[in-house]
Amino acid sequence: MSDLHRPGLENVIASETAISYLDVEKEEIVIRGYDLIELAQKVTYLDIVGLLLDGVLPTLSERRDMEMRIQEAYGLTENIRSIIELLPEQANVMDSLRTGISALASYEPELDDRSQEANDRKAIRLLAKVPQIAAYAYRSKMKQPFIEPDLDLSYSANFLYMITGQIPTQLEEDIFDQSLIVYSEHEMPNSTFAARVIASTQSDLYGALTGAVASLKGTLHGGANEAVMIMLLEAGSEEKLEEHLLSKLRKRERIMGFGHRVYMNKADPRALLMKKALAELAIIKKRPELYNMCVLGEEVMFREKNLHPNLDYYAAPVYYLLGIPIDLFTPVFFAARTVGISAHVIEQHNHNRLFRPRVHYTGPRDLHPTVTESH
Ligand SMILES: CC(=O)SCCNC(=O)CCNC(=O)[C@H](O)C(C)(C)COP(=O)(O)OP(=O)(O)OC[C@H]1O[C@@H](n2cnc3c(N)ncnc32)[C@H](O)[C@@H]1OP(=O)(O)O
Ligand SMILES: O=C([O-])CC(=O)C(=O)O
Repeated sequence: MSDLHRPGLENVIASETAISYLDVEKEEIVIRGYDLIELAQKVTYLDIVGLLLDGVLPTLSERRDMEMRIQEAYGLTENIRSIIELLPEQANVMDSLRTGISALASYEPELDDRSQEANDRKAIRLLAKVPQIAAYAYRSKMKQPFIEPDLDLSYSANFLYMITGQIPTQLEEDIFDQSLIVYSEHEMPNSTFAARVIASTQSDLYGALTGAVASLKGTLHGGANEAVMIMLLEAGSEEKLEEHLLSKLRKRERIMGFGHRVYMNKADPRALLMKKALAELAIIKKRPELYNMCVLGEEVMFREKNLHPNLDYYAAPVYYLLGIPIDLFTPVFFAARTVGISAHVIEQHNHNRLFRPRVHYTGPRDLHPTVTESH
């Protein structure tokens, strides 16, 4: 048994999947046969939704139909709003999102129908509700009025609008849409694995997503994008960044936004795409120093640790320049990933095998209870 023990399940093949694959050698993130980076440059987030859920890229009319179904599902009932409002002001938005998705389950008419069709319908409903819950939770925490969806805007533009209250420019919309695409699916990260483990007991999509939010919140995973921005702001300037990083490394602290379990010492292709987006945005927003600072951080980390940036490193300053509050960086990541995780839960339900691994036991044996006065 112990020969099979791989801490952190590193390189263990946990599932068969037709959804996605990280081909590290070819530096390609395969999404149902396509390269994610090429998709991000050529199609929209809603095309990716169709691709992930249906297995093929939608036609224009199929995409319009999907958009309409999402729009029909917009709306948070008073019950859901009150549940979120009851949470204390200091609640992390990811915790509110977790609570919101969990509460939604009780109002879902098809909760325990695990057929492909019902699961698809639920995923579409969640694609409407998750961004709304995230925006609502943040605005409610900040005592700001909620912004109702604007159905004249595209899915991504509307998501950004519900967060910032500003109708984005075309460039802002395109960059945000691209970020949602690169966050949409990534094979078997911890959150997707957590969701598949939950789904493998025949539990429901909402439960699986609730577990996945908790997983994605952690700073070794999705929570890193918020931590990156906090670190950049703490460092304050390009001049101070190098010493800031070196002092953290001297204390053996991890630098958020660097390293990756699968890419190891190779670049994360998604980070490179977001780096380009940051370069463009930094000029438009007249913040070239933020781009320069990030590039310097990348150079220092490569020189000191041979580590490359992951997606979170460059997505963080991109979100910052798009006017997204830091507390919403990880919820936005989760909202984008909702479709990828849903596709995995659907696949798990369709080809299920209960996850139930074993352990390498290191505790004592052959003890026998005796009753004593004290230990
Ligand atoms: C979109 C995403 O979710 S991507 C992930 C986002 N998370 C982060 O950016 C958090 C920072 N990064 C990390 O903590 C790690 O790189 C992880 C968790 C992503 C991957 O970690 P693992 O595969 O477990 O790598 P592991 O912990 O074995 O690291 C190998 C070595 O690199 C070091 N290392 C890895 N990442 C970092 C980092 N970000 N900063 C400093 N050192 C690091 C480790 O300390 C270790 O060094 P050692 O051998 O001297 O002890
Ligand atoms: O793949 C991983 O382990 C983490 C990651 O980059 C993601 O979820 O996008």
